[in-house]
Amino acid sequence: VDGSVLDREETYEDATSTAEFLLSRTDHRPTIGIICGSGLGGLANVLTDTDSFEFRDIPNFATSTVPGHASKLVFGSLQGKTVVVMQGRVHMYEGHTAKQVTFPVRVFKLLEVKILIVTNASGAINRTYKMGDLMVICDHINLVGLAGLNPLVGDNDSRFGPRFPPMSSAYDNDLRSIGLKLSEELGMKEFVREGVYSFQSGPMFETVGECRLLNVLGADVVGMSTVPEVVAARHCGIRVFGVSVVTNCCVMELDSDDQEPSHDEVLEMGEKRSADVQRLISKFVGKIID
Ligand SMILES: O=P(O)(O)O[C@H]1O[C@H](CO)[C@@H](O)[C@H]1O
Ligand code: HPA
Repeated sequence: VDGSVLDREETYEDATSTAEFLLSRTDHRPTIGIICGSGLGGLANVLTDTDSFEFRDIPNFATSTVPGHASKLVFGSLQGKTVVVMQGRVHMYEGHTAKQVTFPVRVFKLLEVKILIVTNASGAINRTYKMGDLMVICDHINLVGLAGLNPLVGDNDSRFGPRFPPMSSAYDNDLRSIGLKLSEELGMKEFVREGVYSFQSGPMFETVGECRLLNVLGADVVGMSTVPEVVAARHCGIRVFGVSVVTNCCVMELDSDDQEPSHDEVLEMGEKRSADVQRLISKFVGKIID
């Protein structure tokens, strides 16, 4: 990572110039943005009529160093809608600031994106959840953000949004209802849940004590992404729909024989469920009024 990129704050003007760069190189005018989580980038491959950009070739964009995150921005058509897909994301544990991680969302705003679909891989805290479940996200617990590391800290640029944005309905109720209904129509009822995503910075997976704490706090799953993106999206008035793939079950007992989590396992399960996520998101995109 280029240190000079880390040291500066991304401004409204930076986002404007990045949006102008993209708009001058594609004829697509997306109203829906999609961010693909670990092992879930295959969604970008089902778009048609695509224009694709490497993150490293986009001004002010950071590049992901994490396996399973291709670092491409793909414009194209999906179910008759114009979309822009981040095939892979950047994370704070890679050394990026919260503002850097959420910069693409602000660029989406300037592209006039109205709805953001976030996907991710997560570990189950809820003991009734199973590996391979999909969870429609209804709320989040932003431990990192509550501790002061979030993209809205610093000067507020009111062209993006208000100083004190509400987060009590961060995950749009109507979009969740549509997503859950479609998952039933697709025969996914058995393994689709609705629950709370908790965000920790990573890159280490959680201790047993931390998993138990998250359980007491009301978390259903835990991951290392998504929440800063959602905070930035809600700040600038973009509606959010989120789906998490439960790639592993968190270890809740000390000295147990339960398998320890690993990124290989996360990628393997992400890729296994990738087709289902693609089916759900594609149908969802076709259905929603953007
Ligand atoms: O949240 P996404 O990017 O899907 O990835 C999840 O998987 C990685 C850990 O295996 C972490 O980056 C975690 O956040
Ligand atoms: N913890 C945190 N992040 C994750 C996990 C996990 O168990 N699985 C996938 N991403």
